[in-house]
Amino acid sequence: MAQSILDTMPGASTGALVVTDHLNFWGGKRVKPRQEKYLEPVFEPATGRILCQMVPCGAEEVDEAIKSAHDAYQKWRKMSGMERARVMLEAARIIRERRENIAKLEVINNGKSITEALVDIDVSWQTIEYYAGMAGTLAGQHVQLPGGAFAYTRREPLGVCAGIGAWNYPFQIACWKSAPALACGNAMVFKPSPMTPVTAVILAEIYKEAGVPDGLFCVVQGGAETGTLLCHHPMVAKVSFTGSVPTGKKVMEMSSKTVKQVTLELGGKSPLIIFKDCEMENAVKGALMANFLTQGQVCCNGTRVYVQRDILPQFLEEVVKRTKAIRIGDPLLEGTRMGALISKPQLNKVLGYVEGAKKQGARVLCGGDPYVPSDPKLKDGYFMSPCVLDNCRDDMTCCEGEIFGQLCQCCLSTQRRRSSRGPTTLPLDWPLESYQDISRAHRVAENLEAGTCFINNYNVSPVEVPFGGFGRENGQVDHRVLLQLKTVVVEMGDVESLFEVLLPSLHFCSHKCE
Ligand SMILES: NC(=O)c1ccc[n+]([C@@H]2O[C@H](COP(=O)([O-])OP(=O)(O)OC[C@H]3O[C@@H](n4cnc5c(N)ncnc54)[C@H](O)[C@@H]3O)[C@@H](O)[C@H]2O)c1
Ligand SMILES: C[N+](C)(C)CCCC=O
Repeated sequence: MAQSILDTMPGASTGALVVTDHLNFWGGKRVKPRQEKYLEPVFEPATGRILCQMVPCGAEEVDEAIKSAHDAYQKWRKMSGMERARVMLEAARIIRERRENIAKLEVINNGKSITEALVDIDVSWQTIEYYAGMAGTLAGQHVQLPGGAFAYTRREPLGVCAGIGAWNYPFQIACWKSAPALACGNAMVFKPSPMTPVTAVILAEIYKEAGVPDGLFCVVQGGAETGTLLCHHPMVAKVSFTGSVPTGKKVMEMSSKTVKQVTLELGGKSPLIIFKDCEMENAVKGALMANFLTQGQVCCNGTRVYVQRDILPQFLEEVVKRTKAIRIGDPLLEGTRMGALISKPQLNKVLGYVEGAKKQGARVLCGGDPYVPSDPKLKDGYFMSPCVLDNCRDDMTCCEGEIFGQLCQCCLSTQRRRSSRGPTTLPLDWPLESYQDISRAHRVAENLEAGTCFINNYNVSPVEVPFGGFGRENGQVDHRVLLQLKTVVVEMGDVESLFEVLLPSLHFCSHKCE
């Protein structure tokens, strides 16, 4: 079935695709929704057209998916790490082979440019490849005890993990969550955002084609209610969540009822600091990378840009020139560098922040308006011209919360918050543009309370390094929270019981001193 969508992709153009395939997946196949009462339209952001209908899964369907995942888990957990690795490497290979078609589908559902979507898909297969490499290395410990006794630890999977994703990196988030989970021997039931339901099921089909047991990676569609069902289900051992801080808090609370492990990847409001000894060309490029990827809808974007006074005019001139030159339009065209925001409400929200900032004294240096591309099929798309604001201060609403839009707020560095500490639930990612004084950059990085610091770059997150501000994904840390230790203590002699009649040679100390 999924092949049928992907097969239509080579010639895909914006405004032409309608997805009618079922979007749930468990038991090794796409599953028709039980009822079609609560359909939710899913839009193509570039045209505002309905792309498909999302039908949320109810309690019975979630239960069925989880049981199917649990059956698959019983087989998968018995396989050696190397056996699992082989299957995962095959999945990575298939994604690599189909990267262009998957990227096109992602663009049509999400609105980001094809240039960016291709990077996302490449990061996705690299993630699976990386964790495949790790699968064979997971090992326990052997501990020698007195009298020939010994203990060993086994690193065992947790069981069925639930993945709950956001809409800004739909396929990549599904891979970031599933790859380490599967490498460790777990199964996963994944719920994508109701706004981007289309590509997670492609991943499910690819895993199946690569050879995972039927049910190992399941997809259930839905919004808050379906997510709640996953968080409450007694057979789910762990919830890995990506989304907003308010939802993350609810996920943590619900999961605590059945004592599930939780990983939270949340939103934030990160700053970008530009020192006067920076290399201006790189500082400007870094600021664009920090603000405008995925139309600014990135959790770690450096939207509050603090620039030292001496270089502020030059920086603003350059950043405005480059921002004005960003090509906005049909996200499937190769030359496009900025597509459409995810939804009409999101567009209105971002435009509202621009208006609010103006009222509070910010100066719009460019952009911040709805944008209507010349192509008539894009006239109802959710486009906005990327915006640079000057004169921003920390007490302005636009500098406070996460906006999730292409809105770069420039402040004089003297406006920098006295304390760099933010709420600990937020990923605070501080890039430091300090080309010449690299020792200062490290000194500042050391003293910031942040999950990730970028020095002389922004928004680069290779799979080999941990990413996040509260929970962490990727690198050599993620898999540890997807495994549990079992300690096995082995006696090689007779049992010394406390309840026997005292014998002269009985010792209960840890050393058997003969
Ligand atoms: N840290 C990261 O790696 C990262 C990556 C991408 C996005 N984000 C964050 O995600 C947010 C944007 O995504 P969003 O608007 O989809 O976030 P959201 O919190 O609205 O939704 C995230 C997911 O949670 C589900 N959900 C909603 N209510 C739920 C509930 N009560 N119980 C269980 N699940 C529920 C949604 O259906 C969706 O799948 C931003 O704040 C962004 O910063 C973080
Ligand atoms: C790949 N990026 C650009 C670091 C984004 C990760 C996901 C955050 O929204």
